[in-house]
Amino acid sequence: MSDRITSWHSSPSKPSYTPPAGAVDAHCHVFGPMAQFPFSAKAKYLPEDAGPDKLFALRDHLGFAKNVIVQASCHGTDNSATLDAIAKSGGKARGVAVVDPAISDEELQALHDGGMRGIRFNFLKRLVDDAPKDKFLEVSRRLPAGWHVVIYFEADILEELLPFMAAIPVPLVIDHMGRPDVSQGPDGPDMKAFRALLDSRDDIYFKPTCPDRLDAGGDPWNDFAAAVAPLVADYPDRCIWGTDWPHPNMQDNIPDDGHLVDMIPRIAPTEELQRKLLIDNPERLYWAD
Ligand SMILES: O=C(O)c1cc(C(=O)O)oc(=O)c1
Repeated sequence: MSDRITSWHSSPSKPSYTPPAGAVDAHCHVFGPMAQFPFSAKAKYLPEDAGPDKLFALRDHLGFAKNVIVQASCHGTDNSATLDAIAKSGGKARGVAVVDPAISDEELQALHDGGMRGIRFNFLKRLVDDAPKDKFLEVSRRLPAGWHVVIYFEADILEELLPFMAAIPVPLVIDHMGRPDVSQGPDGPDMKAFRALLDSRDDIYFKPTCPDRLDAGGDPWNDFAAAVAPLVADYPDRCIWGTDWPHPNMQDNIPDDGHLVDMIPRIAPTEELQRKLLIDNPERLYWAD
């Protein structure tokens, strides 16, 4: 792999919207720093360093109190960079790990002690070489108490994944709503299929995130707002929100993080919805203990 890429805004604007005190950015990542935490040999992109100092400065700039750091695919199953960032946060970050499914129970417990509260299964072919459902199911059956599974998939494989998701014995969190085509609107086939998934179990959460990835119309992402606001309104206890900083793979269409924060009141217009989305729901998943 050749040049390292920068996928984040160098000076994001200050959002107009002020998150409530205690708000959690519940989907973000760290990259490296590479000299200390090399990227995986299987990484599909090679980013510039985006370490904890930058992440915590952004957190403060945007008006958030805490982070949930999701292990990025470029670090493979070595969670050292994410654990380092959690350790440096002074209790203000928790994480989601990516593991080799053969991981031992002792190693899972060590991840718990380091602040992890879930594992991520990534089904995007452009990000990972394989996604062995049988092995994923096996490890999902022996997670530490209180953990959940985060799944990242695209809308076209939702149906195929239904039996797999139904068999997972812990709560599920779906990254970026399983990437629906938001141009179909709130009642389009992708949103209908996603609602059917949410209706199949009452412990499936979702992230109404990444307008920059999902709305080809671009900032201010009006299709995203129209398609997603009804979902948040109808499932207010099941959504958590995040910036997705440093926006892996978005180097050609880098979003302004301040504008991303300004999407929050458009998809969660009341104070009550905002409190659930930004505080109550992520606290339940990540800071229950
Ligand atoms: O769509 C993506 O490219 C993407 C990649 C990663 C990752 O590399 O972990 O995480 C995300 O949340 C989204």
